[in-house]
Amino acid sequence: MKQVDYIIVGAGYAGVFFAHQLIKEKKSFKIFYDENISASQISAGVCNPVILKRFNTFWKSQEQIDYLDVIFKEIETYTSKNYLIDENVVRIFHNDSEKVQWTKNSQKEDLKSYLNPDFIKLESVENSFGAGKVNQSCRIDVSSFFTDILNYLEDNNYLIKEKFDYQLIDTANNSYKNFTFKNLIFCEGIASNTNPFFSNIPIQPNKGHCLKVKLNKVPDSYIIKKKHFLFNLQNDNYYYGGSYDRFDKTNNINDESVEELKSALKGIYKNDFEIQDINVAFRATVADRRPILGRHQKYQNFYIFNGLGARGVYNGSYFSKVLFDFIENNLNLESEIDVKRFY
Ligand SMILES: Cc1cc2nc3c(=O)[nH]c(=O)nc-3n(C[C@H](O)[C@H](O)[C@H](O)COP(=O)(O)OP(=O)(O)OC[C@H]3O[C@@H](n4cnc5c(N)ncnc54)[C@H](O)[C@@H]3O)c2cc1C
Repeated sequence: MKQVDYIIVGAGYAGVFFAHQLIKEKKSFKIFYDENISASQISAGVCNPVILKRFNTFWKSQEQIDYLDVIFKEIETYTSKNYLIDENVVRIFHNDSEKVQWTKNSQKEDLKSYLNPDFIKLESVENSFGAGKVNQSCRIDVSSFFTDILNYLEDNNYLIKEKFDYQLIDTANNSYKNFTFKNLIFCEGIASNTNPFFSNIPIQPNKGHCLKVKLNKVPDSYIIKKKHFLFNLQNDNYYYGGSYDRFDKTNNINDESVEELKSALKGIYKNDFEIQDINVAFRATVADRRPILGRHQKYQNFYIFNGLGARGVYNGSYFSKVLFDFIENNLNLESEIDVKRFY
């Protein structure tokens, strides 16, 4: 038997950001990854402090923005790469009343550092009412981030590429196969609905499609948003997505969602484009739109870290430290995020 401080199940944003906290604090651990392409890996990686429907912000947005710089600098110390891309979100207005709303909200105390009051005109896409820029927004290089971090975890003997089997946990001895552990952290996204220890926690799958498209005319170098995000990946390849669907629970590509994305893209981009790739995965969402962290009712060293919703990067990075401090430093979990709210 090999003794480790932690076992983590799942290697999306929740799992790898928590793994980072363990690397930083020199804890021993293993992270299980079943090699399925996760929502995290197909995500746009956009970090945007503004809810772009109503031009509002959300709980702890500034703390999350500030922590993003800290955590990515820490990760850079061992992957030697900066994954933060300094590109702002610009929201195309649908009509004049949205511009009025933006201006009004840009004067509010909690929004004035985000909503840039000077409108911009984009060159490459339809934006007859102009667009507003979200200050402090950015995105991460999702593909390099997961490639590098998974390689790092594998090279340093942390990563176990296999499906974690709940039936093999020996709860009496805190062991799993040939490991004994102090703490077990479940970060499985929507697969937590099949986890016998946390299956009663109401995680709702929300299916998202996104496209990789080749554009024949280069758009402005922003994260352009009307209904979905459009931004450059590499050369003439662009990301476009993602869709939201609460009802379709199948894993396959849904033609209707792809059509919805194509027609929305055609609505703003009047040149030809070619679809190179279609990806699909499920966001793990919660009705109260707050992540879920905390301790199992009975097994005091079993924890959940889930419900990151549409904000995997902000929630995953910021709350990985909150969870670590709760477990190791006895800091309180705020009731808004504590899994206890479902007990
Ligand atoms: C199309 C799309 C676009 C998005 N865009 C953005 C965006 O721009 N910005 C943003 O912040 N967020 C975005 N999101 C949301 C973000 O992707 C999610 O919040 C995030 O992926 C949740 O991370 P997670 O680690 O909780 O779950 P997941 O990403 O689902 O990861 C769970 C992992 O656990 C593994 N796993 C599950 N069960 C087991 C088991 N038994 N054994 C081993 N491994 C297991 C899975 O294979 C997976 O790797 C987007 C999502 C989608 C679908």
